[in-house]
Amino acid sequence: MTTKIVFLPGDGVGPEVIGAAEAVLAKVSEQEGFSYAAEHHAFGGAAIDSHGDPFPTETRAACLAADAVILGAVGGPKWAGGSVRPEQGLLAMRSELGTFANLRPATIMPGLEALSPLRPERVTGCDLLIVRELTGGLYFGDREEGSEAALDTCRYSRDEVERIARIAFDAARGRRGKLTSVDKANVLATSRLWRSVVDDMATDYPDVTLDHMLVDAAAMRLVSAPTDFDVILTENLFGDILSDQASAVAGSIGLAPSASLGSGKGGIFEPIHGSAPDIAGQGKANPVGTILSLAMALRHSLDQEAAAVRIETAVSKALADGHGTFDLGCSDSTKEMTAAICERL
Ligand SMILES: NC(=O)C1=CN([C@@H]2O[C@H](COP(=O)(O)OP(=O)(O)OC[C@H]3O[C@@H](n4cnc5c(N)ncnc54)[C@H](O)[C@@H]3O)[C@@H](O)[C@H]2O)C=CC1
Ligand SMILES: CC(C)CC(=O)C(=O)O
Ligand SMILES: [Mg+2]
Repeated sequence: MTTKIVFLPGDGVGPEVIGAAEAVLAKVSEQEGFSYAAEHHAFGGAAIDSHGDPFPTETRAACLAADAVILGAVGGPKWAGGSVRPEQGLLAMRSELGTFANLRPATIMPGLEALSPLRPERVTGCDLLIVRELTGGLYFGDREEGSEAALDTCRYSRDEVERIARIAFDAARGRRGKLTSVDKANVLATSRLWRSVVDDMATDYPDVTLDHMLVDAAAMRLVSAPTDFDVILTENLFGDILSDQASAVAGSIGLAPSASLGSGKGGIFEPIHGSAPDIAGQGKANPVGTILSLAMALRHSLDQEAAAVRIETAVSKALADGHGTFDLGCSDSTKEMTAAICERL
């Protein structure tokens, strides 16, 4: 059966970085000798404009049938005040595809230590993985909207915590064997449930060293001692915030990829950044986060480990050779950076 890849360019810099990933996929598939069928569908603000819906029925059907979904980004000022927002489409997609596990690595690539806002010796060796719960918590709780008062609710069940914690324990087992579960158990009931479920599961993983950290202290530790972390397990909102922070520690948000996985084989693969309206249309967005997200798709959903490694190696080489976009203090355009990576595949 032909591998089916759905591209959702979305808004802002989304189409620019998706174009980069497509160029890399075209070349790497030729080199590794596999074929695929690519589809493009409307999503986010662009889909509100074309269909009046950020996650149209035909996009939903294509995503449900896909082996992997590669997403650019959604959102922007044009839709921010509207009654339907692009970000609602993203949340609906994550929920309907059941992608509860969001993997967000933050690794300092060789030669990029000096780009971190931290001192190079502090960031050298930083190699951490944030395992973020993606379909529960505050982003999915009941909401009441009002001009005088508003309400967002946070709910987690034991099952939801167990399934994401299992992913994190397994990931730690395959890495350096250290798991830090991040919560706010000194205040939140959901965090106290989270902590007790994770503690219960620790007995199944005697080879993993587990510690718990409050999210405010974790934010501090992430900048004062990022190399202390191996795998960070946390809930939806905390993971969203900490992963942007970790990406800056590792050089730039433009470099950071993610994989959103569920119980099946497919997944959603997207850079962690948003639509970057401040630089959209200028051809200067960093494509690396999206290209590395493609590598994660090839590894996790498409059974193409060799192609994933080929891409990761080419990205490393391009950066080590001094290529980079403006956010890395370099002058390559999105297209030039993509070409530099393609040449090194
Ligand atoms: N997964 C998604 O689709 C996400 C969508 N958003 C949406 O994106 C819109 C803009 O949000 P912001 O808070 O501005 O976050 P953002 O991540 O789009 O941008 C934050 C900063 O990072 C820079 N940046 C982002 N991507 C970059 C890249 N590839 N290369 C170089 N620099 C890059 C931007 O120029 C900006 O200065 C909002 O509507 C937000 O809701 C935000 C995060 C994730
Ligand atoms: C746009 C939000 C719904 C999500 C977000 O910021 C993220 O997943 O990084
Ligand atoms: Mg985010």
